[in-house]
Amino acid sequence: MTLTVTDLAIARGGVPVLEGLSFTLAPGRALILRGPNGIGKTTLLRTVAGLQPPLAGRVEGAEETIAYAGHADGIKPPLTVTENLKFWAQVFGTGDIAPALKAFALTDLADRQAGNLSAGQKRRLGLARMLVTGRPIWALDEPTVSLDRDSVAMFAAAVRAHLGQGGAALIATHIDLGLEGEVLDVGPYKARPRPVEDFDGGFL
Ligand SMILES: Nc1ncnc2c1ncn2[C@@H]1O[C@H](COP(=O)(O)OP(=O)(O)OP(=O)(O)O)[C@@H](O)[C@H]1O
Repeated sequence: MTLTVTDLAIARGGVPVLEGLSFTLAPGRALILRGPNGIGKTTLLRTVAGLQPPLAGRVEGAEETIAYAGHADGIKPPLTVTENLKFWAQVFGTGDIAPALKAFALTDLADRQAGNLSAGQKRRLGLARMLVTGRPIWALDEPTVSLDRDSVAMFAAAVRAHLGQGGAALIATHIDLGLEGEVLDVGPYKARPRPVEDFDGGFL
């Protein structure tokens, strides 16, 4: 399933941030989102993932196909690592969590309470969640925050394997993950400021 974004305009907190964005993301491909802090990468990912509506334009091919990992890890602190992954496997109707544990070196931590993991371990668990969703398109927002160099390589390998199986990934990141993928700089799509409404003029 190809994700197709056409002439998209998006806003955060009622303020337009990006406009006129179009791109496609085909199976087996990665698209890296770049742009300065605050430009709207998170807002774009949230919109594509269906967490907020666009101001204008269309997102096609995203329904039931996207798994989103935002800044929060989405883990349940009182549950163990295994219980967290089983929870998500149940939510998404998938089964085996062993590949996710292995891909993110969580096997030795399987019985640990998630709330007691280190920041990087929590992040690995949050990313392992992507694997158990069984969804073909991963939308990832700054996925490498808190990860050490080995864990970044582990994550990149998981993405590569996902792409190799016909999956796709849309990734907002400031670092070079060493992935072969296209880069989309969203800077040029910054929304133009709207003219201030002529409030006083309405009374004249
Ligand atoms: N909850 C919110 N309410 C109102 N405005 C917000 C909210 N969250 C973010 N914004 C604003 O929306 C704009 C776009 O933010 P967004 O998080 O999408 O940027 P970003 O490109 O992902 O930034 P970064 O690289 O720092 O993660 C910014 O100006 C930001 O201050």
